[in-house]
Amino acid sequence: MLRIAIPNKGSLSAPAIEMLREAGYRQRRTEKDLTCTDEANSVQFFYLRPRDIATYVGSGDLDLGITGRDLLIDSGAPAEEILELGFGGSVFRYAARPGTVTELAELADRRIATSYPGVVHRQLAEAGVSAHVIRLDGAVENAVALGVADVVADVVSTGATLRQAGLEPFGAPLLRSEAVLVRRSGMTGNGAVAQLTRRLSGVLVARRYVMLAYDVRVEHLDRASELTPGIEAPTVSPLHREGWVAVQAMIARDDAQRVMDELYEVGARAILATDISACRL
Ligand SMILES: Nc1ncnc2c1ncn2[C@@H]1O[C@H](COP(=O)(O)OP(=O)(O)OP(=O)(O)O)[C@@H](O)[C@H]1O
Ligand SMILES: O=P(O)(O)OC[C@H]1O[C@H](OP(=O)(O)OP(=O)(O)O)[C@H](O)[C@@H]1O
Ligand SMILES: [Mg+2]
Repeated sequence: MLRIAIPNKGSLSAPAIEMLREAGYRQRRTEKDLTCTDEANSVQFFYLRPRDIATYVGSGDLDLGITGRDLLIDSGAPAEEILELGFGGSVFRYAARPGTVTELAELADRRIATSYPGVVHRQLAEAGVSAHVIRLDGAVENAVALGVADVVADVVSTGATLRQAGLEPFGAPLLRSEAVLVRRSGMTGNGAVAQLTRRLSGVLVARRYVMLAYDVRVEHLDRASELTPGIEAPTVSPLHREGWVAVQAMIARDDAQRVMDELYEVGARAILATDISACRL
């Protein structure tokens, strides 16, 4: 039975559970449940602190995990990403009071407060800078006002927390993170892992694409197909009307309205976009 670590709390927990449900897996009934066994799919889920997930997977005690790229890097555990999951996006940045520290070169000998010391040590080592890293559990933005640090290094999503603390980000982001599926480094995939990965990829495709269908006159088919090339090629079927064909192709959801407008201009009619509920490409 495949054993998989899922975030039990925090930003990644609800979207991870929702994605697994969409992929057809049974999930815990209450937020207090520590494990959930899906007998039909031969998978057991363990609900763990997101920060600990790479450790369990890196040690080989669990086969797979869902965590943030930043948490994976911070852990230093021997685990690797196998799939980006498209939620839990954030950037990781340095910030300080305006006019105090404004570029990475000025970090030398500064006190940096962070909940991600592994990420910060790695960046400092790459830059060849020596600074004092102070590990805090959370609310690190307060550390500057309280005199504990000169700089913070933290997850930034909307930037509202930094603004509220009177801090400004500086320098390039240390990394861009999102939720990822991880396995132990170098572990060769087996059938069960491949099946779960295919199911999750299927959810991503179903979320990112819609199925477009339309009718078009044969002489306009080439121009219409350029707008809807599909994954391999569009499916073209004869219509029971001389000179017309029916076309089907997947297109990016974000682009659907523009493509439908342009298809109409090209002469396509009965243009329908439908949600994809599941798929295997
Ligand atoms: N606004 C956000 N705040 C914190 N983490 C976020 C945010 N958006 C995405 N994330 C990602 O979520 C993961 C951190 O999750 P974690 O559960 O440890 O912290 P959290 O969501 O802040 O929860 P808590 O602080 O309540 O424990 C990281 O991968 C981080 O990049
Ligand atoms: O850019 P924003 O949209 O403001 O989001 C980023 C903030 O959210 C998180 O804090 P959280 O509320 O999880 O508190 P914590 O620091 O105690 O983890 C994170 O640590 C930042 O402080
Ligand atoms: Mg937090």
